[in-house]
Amino acid sequence: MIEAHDLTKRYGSTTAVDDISFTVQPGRVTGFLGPNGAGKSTTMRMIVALDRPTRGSVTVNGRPYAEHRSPLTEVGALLEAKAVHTGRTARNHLRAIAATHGIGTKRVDEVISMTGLDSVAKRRVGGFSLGMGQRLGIAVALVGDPQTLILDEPVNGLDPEGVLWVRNLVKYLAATEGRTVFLSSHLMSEMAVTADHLIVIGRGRIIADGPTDTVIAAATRSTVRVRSPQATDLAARLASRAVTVTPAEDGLLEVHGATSVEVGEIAAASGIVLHELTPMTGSLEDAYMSLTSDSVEYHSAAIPGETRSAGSQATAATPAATTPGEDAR
Ligand SMILES: Nc1ncnc2c1ncn2[C@@H]1O[C@H](COP(=O)(O)OP(=O)(O)OP(=O)(O)O)[C@@H](O)[C@H]1O
Repeated sequence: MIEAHDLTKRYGSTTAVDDISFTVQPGRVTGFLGPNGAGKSTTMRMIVALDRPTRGSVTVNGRPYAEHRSPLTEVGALLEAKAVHTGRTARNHLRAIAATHGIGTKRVDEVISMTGLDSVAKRRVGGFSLGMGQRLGIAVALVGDPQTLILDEPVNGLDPEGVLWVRNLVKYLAATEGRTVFLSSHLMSEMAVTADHLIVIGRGRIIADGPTDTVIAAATRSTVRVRSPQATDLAARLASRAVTVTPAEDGLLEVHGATSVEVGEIAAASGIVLHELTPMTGSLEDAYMSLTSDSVEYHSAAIPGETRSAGSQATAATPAATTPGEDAR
């Protein structure tokens, strides 16, 4: 578990991290999102004592990182998004790190296999591609078999197979093995299917902290698509309930202000036949754009005709889950 209290980091006149408090729980993947310069890497560096907080504190598994007798077996971190430039082979690089922490070569061979580096383990790291370097960085993070993992942009530079591998690996480490996984990424579509929980940061401050579904639902407009051969009748009944009904194509209505459960029940109570009942929520990209619109430091120029978000998507027919005390802020 990672616990940050009033964490602040200033570099001269720049406040990179501004009085944030959060908890990263074990057993789930927590995504860390925010625009460029929001303070993600600085926060991650402070967790592993590579940067000293100006104010506040952060602990990993109950203690400050530096107070752990064997930090590498408590927390593994991937913080550099590039390959380690060294003349050592990947296996020797891992063995050297393992040796300084009393970790045996058996574990080195295990992580080489786990990260798909078997065929290149005897190659010099200096010649690694970005993707191979990322895999090696993840192998370094895993070598101490730590309870907590911190991965800054782990899918950066990976091909689609590698991206899928990281997704499945972190889900397995969190859900099956109960580890704490804290990872950042700018790939919203990937984060949406990987993270159970999100912490969104902008200009050093927390903008949202909650289960992924809740964060998305709170920051986007939910709609229900309902198709019926009695659409006119249904629209009239829904309109009397203070919901907004927009007729789309023939027989299709888009309903705002009511859940799919409510729409279904209103239809059933009136004996109206439904051919489709689909709850639609915005995407994580929509939610992210809306949440961070005031926090983006580096704005890009709009491209004529550009659509800035991916639009709504169908969701499972259950309302977004909420966890007490974890409402999106
Ligand atoms: N060593 C440093 N010295 C001075 N300023 C720094 C230093 N490290 C980070 N900063 C500044 O702190 C702010 C937060 O940077 P940080 O790298 O933590 O953001 P980030 O969210 O990780 O961004 P990105 O998504 O671009 O990686 C930025 O304004 C950055 O310029």
